[in-house]
Amino acid sequence: MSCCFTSIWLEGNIASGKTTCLEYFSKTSDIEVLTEPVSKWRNVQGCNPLGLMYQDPSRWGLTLQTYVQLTMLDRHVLPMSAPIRMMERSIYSAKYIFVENLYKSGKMPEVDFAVLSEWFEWIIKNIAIPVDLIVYLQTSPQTCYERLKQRCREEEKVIPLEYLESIHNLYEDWLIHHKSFEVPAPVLVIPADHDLKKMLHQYEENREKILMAHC
Ligand SMILES: Nc1ncnc2c1ncn2[C@@H]1O[C@H](COP(=O)(O)OP(=O)(O)O)[C@@H](O)[C@H]1O
Ligand SMILES: Nc1ccn([C@H]2C[C@H](O)[C@@H](COP(=O)(O)O)O2)c(=O)n1
Repeated sequence: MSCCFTSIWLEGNIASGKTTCLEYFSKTSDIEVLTEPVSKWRNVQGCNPLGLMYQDPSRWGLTLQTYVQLTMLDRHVLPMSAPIRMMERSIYSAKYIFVENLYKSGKMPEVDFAVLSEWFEWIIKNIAIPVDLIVYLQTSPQTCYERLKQRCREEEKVIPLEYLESIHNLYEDWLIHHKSFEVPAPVLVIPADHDLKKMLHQYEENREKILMAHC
């Protein structure tokens, strides 16, 4: 990243509290927050690829993940409007966690995985995607399951605990155990099973580390 700008990715399981965390930091001047474009994934020209993927992952996984890849790339290349950018997830976790999960669980055909992989490799080779720090909200799958039910997003009602366990294991292998894929920046782990009050306290405790990521 250039000397004037800092780029931070906020990573974590589904319903781990990423949006809530970003909402908190969005009140800080000098920070620009980019949430995941979930509304686009639920409505592209009147179609709902997120809902279709949960109904029939083998048929619609490629469709959703192609669109996720495009919309995340669009986020990554947006010119920065503040010295610090905090962005929800990344094109890397889209590939290393969600595409990987579909493929490994047998729900994405090999040819779909190959096409997405070639696209991903081309993108990271040819387009600069800067990152200075990855903040990982580390939760238990059970916590996410409870928060997911509480949030009650229509498309996600079919998600079983086992799905969140798979996503959790892929995140842990990537960001904690360094067992799967390249990690493109240092990782700050924030335990995130706590209630909101304690989480806000932890965000304060980590504020300096996050804001000074580039130094
Ligand atoms: N620390 C917390 N304790 C309890 N509930 C939380 C906490 N953080 C977030 N939530 C709630 O859990 C749900 C998922 O949080 P959200 O921030 O949308 O997660 P994500 O963006 O990671 O999917 C929301 O209903 C939110 O209000
Ligand atoms: N590459 C991706 C990214 C996200 N999703 C799904 C998972 C959730 O249902 C939804 C948004 O995630 P959240 O911000 O709530 O953690 O999108 C996916 O399938 N593939």
